[in-house]
Amino acid sequence: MLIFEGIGEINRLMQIWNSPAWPRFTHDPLATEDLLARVSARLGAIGGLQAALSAEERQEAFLRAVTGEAMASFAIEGASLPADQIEASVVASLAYRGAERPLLRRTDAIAELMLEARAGAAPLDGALLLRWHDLLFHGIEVEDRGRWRTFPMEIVRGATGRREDVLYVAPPPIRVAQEMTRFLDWLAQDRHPAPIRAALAHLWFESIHPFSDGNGRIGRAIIEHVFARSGAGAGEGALPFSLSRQIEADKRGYYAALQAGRRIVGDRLDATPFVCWLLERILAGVSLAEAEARFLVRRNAFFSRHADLPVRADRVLRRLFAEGEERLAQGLSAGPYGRIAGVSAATATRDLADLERRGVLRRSEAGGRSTRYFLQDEANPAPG
Ligand SMILES: Nc1ncnc2c1ncn2[C@@H]1O[C@H](COP(=O)(O)OP(=O)(O)OP(=O)(O)O)[C@@H](O)[C@H]1O
Repeated sequence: MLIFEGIGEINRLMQIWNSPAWPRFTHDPLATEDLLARVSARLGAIGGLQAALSAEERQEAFLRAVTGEAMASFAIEGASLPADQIEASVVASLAYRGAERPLLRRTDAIAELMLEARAGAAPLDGALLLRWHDLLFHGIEVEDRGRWRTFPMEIVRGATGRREDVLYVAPPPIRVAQEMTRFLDWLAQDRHPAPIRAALAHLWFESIHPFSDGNGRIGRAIIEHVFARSGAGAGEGALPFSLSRQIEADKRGYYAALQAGRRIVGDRLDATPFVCWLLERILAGVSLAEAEARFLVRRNAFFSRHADLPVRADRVLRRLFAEGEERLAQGLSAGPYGRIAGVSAATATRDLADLERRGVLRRSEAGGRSTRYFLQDEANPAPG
């Protein structure tokens, strides 16, 4: 008897769509309000920071976010995309926005999907999701490509597929279309703040698991789409960073939160653990995006203050900024300066001393051949 009760309980948890609570995904506003307020404030503030960037820099940040998103979303699934190809595809896709063009490579199709999700031009509907699935598997053999799955689906832990490793049983194929209609109807009329809506939508979508494959990647594109449509105009609310990169950084937490976010409490499903987990990841992403935007603002301030730098020094310092904040913090000695500029060590040493005289660089305490110079600006002012 006990054994039967145990199995019944397990089935109840794994087949929540058979419970009267399905699909009432809810969250506890009291438990999430503080996190939500922080997310909303930080997302608002980063808009201000980005306004200080040039159009070119905003485009650069956008490209980095889209390319990073594509790569990280695939990395979560243990697959990898060639960075240079995906970036080239995103650039080409941006250039041809709105125009009909043949998708030659798989990365072109993936770039198209990512940009559509971030543009948020049209509301999410079944046709759009089926198209995304088709794009995701462009040129790849996969069952039920571009349509809802026609076979049962279980989510298992690891690859063994042993009975005790089944974590979740998705609704049977015959129910998928109607479940998706109900989900999309809810999404169209839901009025929660975007971060909550995105979390509930992702969890709900993953719980239907409507595709043969690619449910994780398309579910993450749905998050992007929810944010993209949350601003004043289409695309304006798009996340200024790659959320998948943040999810990838805590993959175990992601799977655990998906699993924990489906507890049946009375007549509803308590998604609070998943909502909190996703809000935390968004906060981590915003921090990274803020640091990036601040760094670009710092670069602009530096080069406009030193608009009269000698051409060679200007080239070397721009290259140093391009390599990022960490590299910049390591400073510069005559060796690397000479290599970047293509000049002798003696010339490099002279150039560096000249930059110190101009107040552009500051010399470290150590002397001799290893003398290092550091940028002198607001972020790294002279001591005293
Ligand atoms: N316990 C769970 N309950 C619901 N969804 C889950 C659970 N664990 C993982 N998932 C979701 O299922 C996705 C995997 O489904 P699917 O294989 O169809 O997607 P995918 O994009 O091809 O990713 P991958 O192939 O490895 O996971 C995960 O990325 C995650 O979003």
